[in-house]
Amino acid sequence: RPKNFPPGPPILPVVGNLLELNLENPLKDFERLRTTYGDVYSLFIGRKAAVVINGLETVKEAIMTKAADFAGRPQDLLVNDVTQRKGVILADYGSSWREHRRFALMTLRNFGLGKKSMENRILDEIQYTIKTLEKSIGSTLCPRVMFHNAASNIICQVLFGARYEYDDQRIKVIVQCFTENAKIANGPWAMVYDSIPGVRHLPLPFGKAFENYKTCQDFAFRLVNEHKKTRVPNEPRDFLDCYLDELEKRGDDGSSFSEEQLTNYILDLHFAGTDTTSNTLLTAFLYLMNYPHVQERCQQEIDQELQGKDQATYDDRQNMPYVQAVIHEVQRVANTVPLSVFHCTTKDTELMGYSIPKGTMIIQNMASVLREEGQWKFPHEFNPENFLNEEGEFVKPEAFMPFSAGPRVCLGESLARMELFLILVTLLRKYKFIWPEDAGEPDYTPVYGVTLTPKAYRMKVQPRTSN
Ligand code: HEM
Repeated sequence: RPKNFPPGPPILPVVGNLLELNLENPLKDFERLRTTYGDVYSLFIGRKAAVVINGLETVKEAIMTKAADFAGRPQDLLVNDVTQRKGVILADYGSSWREHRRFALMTLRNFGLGKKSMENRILDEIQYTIKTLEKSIGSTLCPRVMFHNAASNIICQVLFGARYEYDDQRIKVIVQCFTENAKIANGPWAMVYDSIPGVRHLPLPFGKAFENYKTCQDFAFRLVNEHKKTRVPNEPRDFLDCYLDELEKRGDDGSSFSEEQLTNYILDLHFAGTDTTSNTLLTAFLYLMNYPHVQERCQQEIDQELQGKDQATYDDRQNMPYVQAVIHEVQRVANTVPLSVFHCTTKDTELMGYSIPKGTMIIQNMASVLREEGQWKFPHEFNPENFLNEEGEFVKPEAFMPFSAGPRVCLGESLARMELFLILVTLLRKYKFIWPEDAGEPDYTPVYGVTLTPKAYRMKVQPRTSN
């Protein structure tokens, strides 16, 4: 370890500290190592140094106070090779990332204010979810595909103005490829790929990630070509048209905008906007069915607030403190992106008194903040009281950061929050969700990956009589 580098377990040749970690799911190991070495410790993934950061104070110092020092992304991992170093999520801190991020934020905002608001797009999609639920009344349903498709359709509409039926083969394949890649990307074979460059050309299971990505790229490529044929310049129908307009405007000014970037960019946004939102929804229903009193209290508040209204609007959240508390509590326990996206130091810097050289990979242990003792009234249980004060008003503790924070904070946070609110409120208003009698004890332990996914479960849906 370099001088004054954060402490960590003894380093072995070739494998570094890989043997310290259960590569199928290292989250418990990260917690164990924190108890031994403190809030800032180091691990060697093969020969590559990584610093794991834990707890609100440390995370704030890194990604907020010293934001620019910690806002890079590693460039030599499996995921970088798979995505060919294009797009925004994995782009290093620099002009291409900055330009693309700014463009996405602006475009998403404009579409939110455009002819058909983001809110209406979401509400329209919910009607299809309702259709699916209606079909399963009287029996049980596994909601995974339904929520994945709903989240996927919302972002597809924004990106390229299309939605797909829930059994459409094309989108099924894309969602499947991404779901699989989200598991491969920080699974054991990715660790092998990242730590032992010599194996990268061998036909090993990480090859599947490249195949999956290629399938998605072909799909995105076709969409770009279709748009190029049918677009009217300066009359954008969606995100893709906006990008093509921008590309034309920039011409050959040497900017980072290109068609190749565009293909990977829409895949980035589709992936980031699908697996995250849908897994959060799956977690929500898992808990709501098993905490029926929480579900009922949400329904009471919804009934009262929406009396006489056809449908919910995002503004209604201001008068629904309990529902807000439940959604936030779901996000806290769901810990949907458990290691955030890996950061990287952009220069030699310091953290909590330790020296961290430029180019060090930074792993944010999100659970160490979302469940940190001292930050929450009930850190280790599902309890909406974590977000309510004595007066029953909604409050958001500083340690609530499932979207991370600082310059790399989730770019889709507003969209995700709107989706979670409108979907949950609309469905809870209409139906009672019941854990089937024969389903046994619920298993709350999620399946590990870039995103955490609740284990598959079934739900029983009953129309509510009061509505
Ligand atoms: C519940 C839903 C979501 C959660 C929990 C979530 C969480 C996160 C987290 C933890 C990061 C990493 C931030 C960092 O590196 O510090 C991130 C990045 C990102 N998210 Fe989300 N996200 C969600 C939904 C979405 C949606 C709907 C979109 C679609 C527009 C989106 C787009 C992105 C993008 C593009 C980035 C990369 C930002 C950058 O590197 O500058 N996310 N998200």
